[in-house]
Amino acid sequence: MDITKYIRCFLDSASILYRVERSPVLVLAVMLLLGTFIMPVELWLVKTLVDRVQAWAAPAPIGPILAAASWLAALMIINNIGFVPVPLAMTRLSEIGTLEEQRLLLYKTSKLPLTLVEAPRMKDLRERALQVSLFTVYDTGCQLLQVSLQSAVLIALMLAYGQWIPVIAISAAALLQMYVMGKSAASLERLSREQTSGSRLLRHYAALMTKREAAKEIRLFDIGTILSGRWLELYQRQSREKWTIVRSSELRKIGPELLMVLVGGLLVSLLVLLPGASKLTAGEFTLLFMALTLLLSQLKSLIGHAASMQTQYMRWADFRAYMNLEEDHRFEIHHALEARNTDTSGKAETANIGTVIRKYSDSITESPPNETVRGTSLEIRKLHYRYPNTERETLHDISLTIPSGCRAALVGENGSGKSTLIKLLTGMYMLDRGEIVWSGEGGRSLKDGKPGEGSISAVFQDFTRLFVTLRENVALGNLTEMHHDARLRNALRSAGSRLGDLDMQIGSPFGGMEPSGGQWQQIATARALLRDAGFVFFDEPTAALDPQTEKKAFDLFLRVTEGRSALLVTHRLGAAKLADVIFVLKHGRLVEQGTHQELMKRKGEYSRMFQLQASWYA
Ligand SMILES: Nc1ncnc2c1ncn2[C@@H]1O[C@H](COP(=O)(O)OP(=O)(O)OP(=O)(O)O)[C@@H](O)[C@H]1O
Repeated sequence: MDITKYIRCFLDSASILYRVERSPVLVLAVMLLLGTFIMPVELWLVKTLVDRVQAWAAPAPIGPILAAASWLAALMIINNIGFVPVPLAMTRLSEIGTLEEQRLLLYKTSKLPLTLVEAPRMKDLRERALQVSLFTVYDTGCQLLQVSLQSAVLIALMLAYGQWIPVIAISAAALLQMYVMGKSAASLERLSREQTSGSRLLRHYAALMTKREAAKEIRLFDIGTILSGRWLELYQRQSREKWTIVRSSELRKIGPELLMVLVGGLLVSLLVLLPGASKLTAGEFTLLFMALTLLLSQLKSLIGHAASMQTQYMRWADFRAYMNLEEDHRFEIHHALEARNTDTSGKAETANIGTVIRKYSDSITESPPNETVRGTSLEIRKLHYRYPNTERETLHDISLTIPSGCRAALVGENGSGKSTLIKLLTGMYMLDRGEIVWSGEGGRSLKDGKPGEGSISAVFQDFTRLFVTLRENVALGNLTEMHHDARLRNALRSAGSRLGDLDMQIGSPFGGMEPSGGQWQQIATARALLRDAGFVFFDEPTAALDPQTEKKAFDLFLRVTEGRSALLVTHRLGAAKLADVIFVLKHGRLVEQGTHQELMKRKGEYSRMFQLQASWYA
């Protein structure tokens, strides 16, 4: 058994908790150590008391007996009420531990490359990392330390009286039991690791049956029965697997447990026959008897804590593995999330989106004036990309240029690779091969070929629906504008939205106003427009808009992107027609590029798609 790894895991969790809040960590450690040394003092007082009672005969003074009894009583009182701070410290540690481990994991996830976040293997690892409990690791480590010290004191005491036979017998039985229990704990935790993706699937089925997104189709197509059947089947399979492991490990434990009970029972009943026992005083005999019975119960608890430490260590290892994943430093989520917020009483507080937004924006007293937007140009050279879990490349050998101030459109059939290309261009994914070169006005390179901070903005088709106020929803695009109502309203108007009450709560799940699909899209567009970026991506930003609003949105697209470069991904070729240049993707290849007129003349893919769409309106 590699004890150093448990010690490392204990010290790591202690240092994280200590960093968050010192006092409960210290209180628990000090109290547990104090508790360790109360026990031998108690034993010594019992021995003294018994010896004094046995030696007493009238008319000798009773004072020494009363003194020993009083000390013993005082110790019992201390033992019972002196440790009140322990449960308080434990409650606090459990609270801050949960907050801190979740905060660390959330923040870490926000910094990982999107491909890692999306990979099923990483989802499993994150799930397991979420099972770690910093408090349990620390508490189990402290308890383990306490019972180990107490057992060592008891063993030393017994050895001092020459009782090496019971010490060797009990220790051997305990080590055997500890080994078997450790193995059982490890195999149960291994099963839990193996079942992680199944457990995710179980939660997915449960979420499908309870979340509103799927509610309509579940009712209409009556798929609730199928889903609940699958859920039940998977649940039962996992239970059966667990049952098999639990049963075999419980059976494995019977032998060593029986041995421990037999050895313990035999030693307790035969203590009088052990070498030197006949020469003991009554007090010494009581001391030894108590030490032996206490040692038996301490070893039992030591074995339990060691098994629990094994489980905690495995969860900790997953937590560490997740925390050690390589981050994508190109896109730092703003630093407010990193800083642990501290409330007025100095206690740790989780950084929820609302408080982060408020604290960050409150710290900005003066907003910088709106700088004139400068065009950004983009050049893609021989770009290739393949998703990690697929055989074929999704994008092959793409080369194109969008000069400064150019409004381009990207069109293509479903699955041709448009969204993948946008994710690569916005830095969400890393390219396999090729180059993306961003340049500022005058050809100045913006940040080693990566988009500079704030130089790009985007409206995605799967934009985020944030259940915060309208103001916060829009200002997330540029937090320095949080208190500039005119600019926020302007961004909303530019996006075609008529919503104007900036402080209204958005989202019916939290009692707020529920925007329609199109209204959500307008809010997301306003968010993107608020950032004065030189390059704006529009990934199907009008899919949820009615024809009239859509037409307005495209007019707006033209107006708000004036002077900027933009790339519009769309299936509406009537809108693509307005772009300065159109790029056509097919099966991950760039098959055509040019203006609408040029492409129509070519009578290729674009012209075929355009005529097909136009025929609907003919
Ligand atoms: N996370 C992923 N893992 C593996 N393959 C993916 C992933 N996301 C997309 N793909 C695949 O990549 C290809 C291109 O998908 P993409 O979403 O880029 O197409 P698109 O042109 O945006 O389609 P649409 O017009 O339907 O939105 C598709 O074959 C799709 O199945």
